Amino acid sequence: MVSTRLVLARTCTVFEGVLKWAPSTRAVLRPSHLLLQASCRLLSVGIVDHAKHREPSGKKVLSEKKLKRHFVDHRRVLVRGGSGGSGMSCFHSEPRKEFGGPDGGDGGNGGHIILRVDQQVKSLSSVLSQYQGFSGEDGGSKNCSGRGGATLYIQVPVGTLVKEGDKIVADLSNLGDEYVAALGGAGGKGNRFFLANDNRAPVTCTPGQPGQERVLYLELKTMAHAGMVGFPNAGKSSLLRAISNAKPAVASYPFTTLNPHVGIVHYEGHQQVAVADIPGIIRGAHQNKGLGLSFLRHIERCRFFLFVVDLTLPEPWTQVDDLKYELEKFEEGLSERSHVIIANKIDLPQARARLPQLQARLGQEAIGLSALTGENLEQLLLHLKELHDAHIEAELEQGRQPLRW
Ligand SMILES: Nc1nc2c(ncn2[C@@H]2O[C@H](COP(=O)(O)OP(=O)(O)OP(=O)(O)O)[C@@H](O)[C@H]2O)c(=O)[nH]1
Ligand SMILES: [Mg+2]
Repeated sequence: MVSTRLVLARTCTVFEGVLKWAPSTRAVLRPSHLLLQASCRLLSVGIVDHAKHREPSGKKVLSEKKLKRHFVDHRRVLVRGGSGGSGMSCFHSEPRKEFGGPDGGDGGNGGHIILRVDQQVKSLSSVLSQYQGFSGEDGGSKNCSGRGGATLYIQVPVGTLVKEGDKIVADLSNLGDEYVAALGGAGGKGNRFFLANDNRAPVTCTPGQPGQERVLYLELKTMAHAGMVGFPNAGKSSLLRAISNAKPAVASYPFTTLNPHVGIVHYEGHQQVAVADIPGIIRGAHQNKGLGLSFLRHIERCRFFLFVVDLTLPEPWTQVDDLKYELEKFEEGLSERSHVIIANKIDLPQARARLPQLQARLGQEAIGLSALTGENLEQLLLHLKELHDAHIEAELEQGRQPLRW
């Protein structure tokens, strides 16, 4: 594990639906002590650069109600498939062949509405509240059938869950996944269709069927290997900036982060670990306080967690207990998932002094680091790799395909 060569390279950032690619910054960690030290210096320099940021000035603290409005991770969508075109009723007629028989064509079928996963789409903000499918054309004379309505595709991000009422009807968790949200109506029949031995001149034709109508609830669950869980202001976004090229906003007011951001940490052998910066949790989040359930939904799909603790606050171990409590209340067993505890802000003297106390209270190791100065980030990156490798092994053992970025 120590021989891990660590490369921080390009990063995919999810920020308000925009996918950004940044140029690479490289840092190398080698097995020998000397090399490790040299590399760490290199890494730290890169990290400090990343950690530097300007706090957005003059930004107002948003009310809880407004916060939830900004957070687009679920949508109610009314979908109506296209209606079928009507059948035609008419008779063939030409000089010297006055009663040529019925020749009314069938109407075209209405177009379906399909939800399709698109890698470029990163939030549900582009999904509208209503969709109407394309209608089929009416049938024509001379046995001409109407043209069918085109299929309407709604692009959704990876990790979209589709619900109808309380029932989950589709889980679009892979690229290229599709789900037929609404079927188009069948086209009507023209009078030619009703031609029979006992009825040589039918005038009957049928109208097209209306398309299927459904109300669907789309929910986006961020998919990443590691999810950063912590109270507001713990330094989650600063940490993501430091270990990847993602650029989530950092500021000293709570709930700076309103949308999940995913940063990629690149390791040797093209291994990539996706780390999600998730909006801050507060006590009572499982009862929908703060960003509440909308944020907890994102945590659910992360394979392991990084609990980020703010060491400047007194009794920091209570943060870990509270975070685990909220996760457990949201979904049983969630707090038991593999995790590491990160004690942030050790660049501040009073925070550094609390680290041994925290470790003693927790009875497990906590990685003391500073997202701001880049101190001890290497230890976190090595732990991250260990968790990722363990996850891949466990998935392969169970015959499942591990999550790839
Ligand atoms: N001294 C010090 N300050 C830090 C460190 N990490 C973050 N901060 C500061 O803590 C404040 C909050 O940082 P963020 O990264 O925005 O915290 P967050 O956890 O993402 O907050 P939310 O998005 O609101 O949940 C900012 O003013 C940062 O500059 C650190 O290691 N040392
Ligand atoms: Mg943040």
